[in-house]
Amino acid sequence: MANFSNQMRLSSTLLRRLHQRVAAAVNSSSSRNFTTTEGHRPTIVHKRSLDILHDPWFNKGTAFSFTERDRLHIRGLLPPNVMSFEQQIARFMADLKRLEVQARDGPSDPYVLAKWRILNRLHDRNETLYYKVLMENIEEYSPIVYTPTVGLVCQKYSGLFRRPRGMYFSAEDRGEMMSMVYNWPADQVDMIVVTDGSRILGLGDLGIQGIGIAIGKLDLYVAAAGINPQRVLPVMIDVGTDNENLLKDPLYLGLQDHRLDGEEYIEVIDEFMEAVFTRWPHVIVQFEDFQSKWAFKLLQRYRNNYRMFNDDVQGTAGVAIAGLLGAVRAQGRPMIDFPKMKIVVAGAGSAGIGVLNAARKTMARMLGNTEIAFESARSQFWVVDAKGLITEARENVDPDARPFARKIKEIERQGLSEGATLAEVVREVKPDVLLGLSACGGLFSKEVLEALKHSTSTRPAIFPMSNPTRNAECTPEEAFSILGENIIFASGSPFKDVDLGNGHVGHCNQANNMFLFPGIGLGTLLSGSRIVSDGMLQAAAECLAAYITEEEVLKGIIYPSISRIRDITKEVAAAVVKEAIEEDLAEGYREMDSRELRKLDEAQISEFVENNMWSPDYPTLVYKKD
Ligand SMILES: NC(=O)c1ccc[n+]([C@@H]2O[C@H](COP(=O)([O-])OP(=O)(O)OC[C@H]3O[C@@H](n4cnc5c(N)ncnc54)[C@H](O)[C@@H]3O)[C@@H](O)[C@H]2O)c1
Ligand SMILES: O=C(O)C[C@H](O)C(=O)O
Ligand SMILES: [Mg+2]
Repeated sequence: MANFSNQMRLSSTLLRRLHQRVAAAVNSSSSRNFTTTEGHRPTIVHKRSLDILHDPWFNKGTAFSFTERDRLHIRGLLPPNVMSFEQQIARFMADLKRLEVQARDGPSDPYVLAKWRILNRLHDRNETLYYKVLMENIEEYSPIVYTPTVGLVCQKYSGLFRRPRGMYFSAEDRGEMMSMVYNWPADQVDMIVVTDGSRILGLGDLGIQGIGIAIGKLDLYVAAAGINPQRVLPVMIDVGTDNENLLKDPLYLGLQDHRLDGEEYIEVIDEFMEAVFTRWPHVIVQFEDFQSKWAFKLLQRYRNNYRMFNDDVQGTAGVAIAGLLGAVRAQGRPMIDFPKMKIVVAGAGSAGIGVLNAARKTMARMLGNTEIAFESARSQFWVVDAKGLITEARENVDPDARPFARKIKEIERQGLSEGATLAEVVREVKPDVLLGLSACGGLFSKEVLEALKHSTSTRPAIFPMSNPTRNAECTPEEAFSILGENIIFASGSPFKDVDLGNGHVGHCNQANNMFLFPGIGLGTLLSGSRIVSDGMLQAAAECLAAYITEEEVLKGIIYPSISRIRDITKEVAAAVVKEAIEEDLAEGYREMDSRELRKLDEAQISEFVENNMWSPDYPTLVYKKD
């Protein structure tokens, strides 16, 4: 009986669908052949929101008009630029042709883009299988779905875009965001990664195409931190672009206006924050790849009121601190010697300044955490930006960089002056560490690396941390060939170890914030802390630093291999939860309320974290009528 009624229901659904499709076909053929009003009769559909976008029969992709987007509850689920049918065809054809051109980035593999497409299609069809494949082959595929290939994907995103993923809030949506946010189908969202596309890796302003970076980061949240993929949300805030090529490109998917600035810009971001925290009060928002100009301001604006952090400023700082402490240990020195390190930093943007502030604070803490300690730690850093060495003689020095501007008398004694080149600074300072966050590929030239030969360190550390691969300040081959094997090398994008030709191998570490942000997010979620405190970030960095054994460090290994990312993320998350409890910030997660959390010992916190990490296994499915 039940079977029969099911069949009846099925056949009536089928009949209805058939009817709709015939009607749609009649409508479209009539609109092609006749100009009667008959041709404009609408097609009745029985679905809205993502269902309509996922139905290949009714989906128009980027061609949905704004009124249709409102009517069908899909506003915000598509990039804001409405494309004509002709433009859609041109975009598809341009992309197809592009496959014939070799990829210029990625781990020297001409097929990286093709691999990304295949993985992306799997992501669209079957998430469980996708994450299983990604996790089991994380070393091979993280460079495809994440840095460096994700950079190439962002550069070509208007052509690569097929199915929507994530949400788009644009300047055109002002006043609408609070309702739009309900167009997202999931009632629970744990993690949002948001970008405005203004500084994607070292590739500059990529406008709306930057959503690729938010998607890539969330892939790591699922694979490394075990955040349920149904509870992640990549977001692009499209306030325009200042990229002249994109402004002219007829196939670009974002708003073709210059970026909003000042109060207008802040109002858009404020509206977005209010909307997402109204619908999902417990969500954590990770800010990603905002240009420095806004990265710090937005962080200060929101960090005490919302569960948010900036990955480029705070995640990168923690990863760099862990690596710097590793570099001290690798010289056979105790960690407490860190405040004696001379550090030259090339790049004073959001990442560089984030690292400088955190390194200075860490040194000051080691020296007794006094005002004097904080002041004296300042003199361990020399900062070089696009205009050379930053000194107090510089006019209009960026306020965030000002604390690191060298005193003129001091540097004159060192034989340097305002605007000295990186090579001059390295030659005179003879630093223990040369760290690059300049987005300037090849900046650590032969001349600079030759100058580093005179470092007073027994094992100088070179950190070309800029992404993607072609923006790295130097390659490991260049570093090891000029400086020999007694160095520490750590780059932002992955490189292969170098065969030194004497039976030895030059180890390439990957100094990337991927070792921290998933654990910071997971730890914040599970602790239920209302904010991401400095202490929680510090605990994450210290946990990463302590993860590497003495034996590994002496071999030049200062970061774990990506194959251990799930394990390190679990540890980092546990350290973050522990710190949140100690700071009395932990409000608990689900049945584990704050009182229960406080009863847990270290091992139990680890177990609690592990038990709450999602794994890609197929669940049993049972049908239930609405
Ligand atoms: N490895 C990581 O985990 C990680 C994390 C964050 C950012 N990054 C990378 O760091 C880079 C910079 O990011 P950002 O947000 O700070 O960018 P940004 O644009 O805000 O800053 C770049 C800085 O580099 C300076 N610069 C440019 N050319 C230079 C030159 N020739 N010599 C010295 N300095 C120069 C600029 O003056 C500026 O201060 C990007 O490539 C990004 O991908 C890496
Ligand atoms: O995305 C990365 O690989 C690291 C970092 O967030 C960056 O902006 O370069
Ligand atoms: Mg980033």
